[in-house]
Amino acid sequence: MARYDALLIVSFGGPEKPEDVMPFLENVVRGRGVPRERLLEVEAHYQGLGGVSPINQQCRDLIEALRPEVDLPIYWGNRNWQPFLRDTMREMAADGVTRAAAFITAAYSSYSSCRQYLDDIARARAEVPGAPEIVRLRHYYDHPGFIAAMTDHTREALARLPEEHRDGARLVFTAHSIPTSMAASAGPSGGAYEAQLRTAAGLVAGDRPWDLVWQSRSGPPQVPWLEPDVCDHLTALHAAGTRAAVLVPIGFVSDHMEVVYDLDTEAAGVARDLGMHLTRAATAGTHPRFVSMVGELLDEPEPEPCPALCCPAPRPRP
Ligand SMILES: CC1=C(CCC(=O)O)c2cc3nc(cc4[nH]c(cc5[nH]c(cc1n2)c(C)c5CCC(=O)O)c(CCC(=O)O)c4C)C(CCC(=O)O)=C3C
Ligand SMILES: [Fe+2]
Repeated sequence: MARYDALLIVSFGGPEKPEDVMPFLENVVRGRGVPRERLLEVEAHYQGLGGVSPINQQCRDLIEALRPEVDLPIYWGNRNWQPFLRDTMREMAADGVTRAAAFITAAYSSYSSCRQYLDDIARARAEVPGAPEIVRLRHYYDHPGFIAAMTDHTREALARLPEEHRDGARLVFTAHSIPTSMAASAGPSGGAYEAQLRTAAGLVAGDRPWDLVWQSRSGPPQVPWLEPDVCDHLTALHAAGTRAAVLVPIGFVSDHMEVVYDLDTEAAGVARDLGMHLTRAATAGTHPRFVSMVGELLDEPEPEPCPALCCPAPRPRP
């Protein structure tokens, strides 16, 4: 008997029309103490793209790329916007799915990138009578398929720099900043978010010099988050004589809003003002090796669930 009778793609979710932007943002930040001004700023980023986050279409594209690879029905549910996990769970139960493998579109350990997804899956299951059992596929940040996709895309981005700048270009890996307290408690023994990012970046960089920096800081200003910010880092590199860099968003798996706004608009603007040559590597997206990786994960022995105590939730804030 097959171990799984379906594949469930679990993602962040994003709005696809202007009037959905604020309700989506309110879902994301509920209980997190994100200042109103920050929310309005981020709302403007979404409205600037016509109220459409790129992430849902990127999930649809991944699902289409997976169909020839995966011999299972594929379902898709989000944490923060339609299609919501709860509704997908209901659909799976109605279709008679009993045991699905879950692929989460976040590769690293931390509350925000792992535990929060697991909690939301558990909540959705609890709300749906007859919900299938969900087996979460393992973390894949160091899987050869993910690394091959990012290495390929990094090579392409280097090739987009003027030829005379390629050899001296710095690889600047980026990931979503998180509160330092969340970083300290990430994974079974702490520090896993940053450690896993450094492992993945090192595998992609090979012999080239590289840095890991942070982007998309949110939250209340008095709470410390991981630093330096990518824009400050580009400024510092330039001051130290670096004239070209490639941004590699190793912390994400698709070119969603945090990538197209925070890197392609904001960081690219900083580089332009500095007179620095900057290109940005594509995320894994639907790269063939990333897609085949999902098939390989389904064939692996069943993963152990995350230990119950790792990546604890931060205390809710007003
Ligand atoms: C670690 C991490 C990932 C990577 C792992 C993963 O992929 O899950 C990630 C991804 C994403 N974050 C996203 C969007 C947002 N994140 C926010 C806020 C926050 N992110 C956090 C962390 C992360 N976020 C945290 C600690 C907060 C503070 C509030 C809280 O403690 O929860 C906010 C609120 C406004 C603001 O930015 O202040 C928005 C809108 C989108 C969707 C993009 C699209 O629509 O295309 C994606 C994929
Ligand atoms: Fe986020």
